[in-house]
Amino acid sequence: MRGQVPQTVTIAGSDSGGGAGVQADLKTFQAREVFGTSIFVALTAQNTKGVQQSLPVPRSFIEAQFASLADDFHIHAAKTGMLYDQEHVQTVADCYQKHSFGPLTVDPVMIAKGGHSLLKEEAIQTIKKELLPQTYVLTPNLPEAEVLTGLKIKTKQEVKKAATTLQEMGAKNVIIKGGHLEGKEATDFVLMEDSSIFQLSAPRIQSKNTHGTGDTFSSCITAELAKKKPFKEAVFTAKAFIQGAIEEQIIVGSGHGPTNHWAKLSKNITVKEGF
Ligand SMILES: Nc1ncnc2c1ncn2[C@@H]1O[C@H](COP(=O)(O)OP(=O)(O)OP(=O)(O)O)[C@@H](O)[C@H]1O
Ligand SMILES: Cc1ncc(CO)c(N)n1
Repeated sequence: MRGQVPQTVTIAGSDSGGGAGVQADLKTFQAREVFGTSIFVALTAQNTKGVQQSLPVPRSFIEAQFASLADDFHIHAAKTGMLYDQEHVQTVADCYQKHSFGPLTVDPVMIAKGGHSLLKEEAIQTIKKELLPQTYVLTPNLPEAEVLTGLKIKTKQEVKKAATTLQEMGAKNVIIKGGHLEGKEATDFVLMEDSSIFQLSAPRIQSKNTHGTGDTFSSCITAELAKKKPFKEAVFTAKAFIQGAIEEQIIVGSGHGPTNHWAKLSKNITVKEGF
């Protein structure tokens, strides 16, 4: 018998295509051997070609899902993904304050890779005001970090400035993901609670199957935090997990396919202190 296992929750949107959103998060939780639960905030009709439609879940039903989980589970860590609009962000922020679900990873999902909006613009203020002060780890990609800070980010100095600004806005730890940068390596920039900084890099893989990379990375951090792994180790494991999931490609669908959640942790990760 295995007995008690670490429990997690993803508070996000459904991807009917199974490669991103709640589905990617649950597959990651399973692969990392934590028990995954979910709170649906929105639904998308989506496949590897793009998002065809999206629909919000009624806010009272989000509250009901929070209440059901709080009544029965011991959730050790949580993450957010697609939050749809201002009112849904507010509902999630209020519910999170009310229930104790452990350290919160916020992936401030805004636009799907195909260009479809997953968050209404007016919701950004509410994320800043209501969610960032409750955030243990914030994982924006570069364009999301620019929107949240209002800063242009091109140089490493600017990445550092943006990360510090996001920390001042309330997020304890900040990871600015460099998947959208050019170059031979995919590098992520990490600013920790104690102000120390480091970079994690891996060889950039030429692949069109990168649907859900952000969700998979942030849900892996959440899984490791649920196991009480130290923050730095959790981020390292997440980088090795997403790199493996891109390296060991699977073919699903005809567009931007999903990553491989069965893959082994990649060994091709390098850490560098400072930016
Ligand atoms: N082609 C690639 N090769 C290697 N690593 C990659 C590649 N693309 C992204 N990554 C890594 O995947 C992780 C997620 O980063 P990315 O910038 O893609 O997030 P995102 O834009 O939020 O993803 P999503 O489109 O799923 O929202 C990061 O660790 C990033 O460095
Ligand atoms: C539901 C959902 N959440 C997040 C993303 C971003 O990867 C997506 N494409 N769909």
